[in-house]
Amino acid sequence: MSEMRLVVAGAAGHMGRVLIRLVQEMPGLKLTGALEPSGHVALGEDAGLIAGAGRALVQITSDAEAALAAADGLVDFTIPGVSVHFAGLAAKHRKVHIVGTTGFSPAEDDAIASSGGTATIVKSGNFSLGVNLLAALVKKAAQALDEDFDIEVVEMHHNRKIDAPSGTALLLGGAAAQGRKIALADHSERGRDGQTGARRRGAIGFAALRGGTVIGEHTVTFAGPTERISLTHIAEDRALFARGALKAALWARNRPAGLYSMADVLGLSDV
Ligand SMILES: NC(=O)C1=CN([C@@H]2O[C@H](COP(=O)(O)OP(=O)(O)OC[C@H]3O[C@@H](n4cnc5c(N)ncnc54)[C@H](OP(=O)(O)O)[C@@H]3O)[C@@H](O)[C@H]2O)C=CC1
Ligand SMILES: O=C(O)C1=N[C@H](C(=O)O)C[C@H](O)C1
Repeated sequence: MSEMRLVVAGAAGHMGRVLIRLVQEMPGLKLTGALEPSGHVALGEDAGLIAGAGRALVQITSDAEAALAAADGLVDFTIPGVSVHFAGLAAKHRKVHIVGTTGFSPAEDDAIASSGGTATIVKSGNFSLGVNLLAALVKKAAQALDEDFDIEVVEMHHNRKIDAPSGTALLLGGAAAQGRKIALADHSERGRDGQTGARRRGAIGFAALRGGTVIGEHTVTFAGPTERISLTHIAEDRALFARGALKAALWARNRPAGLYSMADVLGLSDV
């Protein structure tokens, strides 16, 4: 089969640079486009050189539609409004769209889901194997432990992160809610401060720490009467997420249009 032609959005960003390096290294993939918004300082630069890898002979452009039309798919770790726009373009051109961006509003989530009518979208708050396996374990634990066990999700990230709770924390909270057969939206407790009152029985709590250069740490704790179980994932390198996202792109190629998760890619959705 021919190489899959990929565009990387947010090419000069933290994830974008790692993705560009790995697209060049991974067999079966070819970098054909690299995007940053109009006015960005990196426009016109060689994407490979910006990534600190070899010259890619792909100039960073702001023309997303032209880049996507000439490719098989787009890998997108940017910001929510931009990802919604790109999902619309992927739908128009019937392409693969890998969405790593986090921090979507419910309306933005819905907009991306509807683009899955004609685009093949894989969207996940975390593209690592470890976190998706952890989510399956959290679901099982939540099934086994009743509401005597309070569920709390604690995450820590670098000081540049602009959304909270993290996409991963929400994914893990969602897995706990699934295990309990409840809707996360009706049971989540976020941003506690001041006279909060006692914890609601059956709530799923979230706490976010920010500081330094932490790549991503998540712990789900089941706190019961006189005992606690904690399940933790620590990401040590952004390449973990980038490799997962590129694996998802190859998986999505030639799949029917739809909205898929990383658990689908890893065969973990029924666990
Ligand atoms: N799902 C997962 O596994 C992971 C998800 N993430 C998520 O990915 C996102 C990005 O993270 P990170 O790389 O650290 O952030 P960065 O801010 O380093 O990178 C984002 C990049 O997107 C660019 N961008 C903004 N608008 C556009 C546009 N219209 N077209 C093209 N590019 C655009 C930004 O440009 P500018 O310089 O102008 O801001 C920036 O270069 C976050 O939401 C984060 O939570 C991160 C890691 C793993
Ligand atoms: O912003 C980040 O850096 C990360 N974002 C994702 C999230 O919101 O969970 C994934 C990872 O933890 C890194």
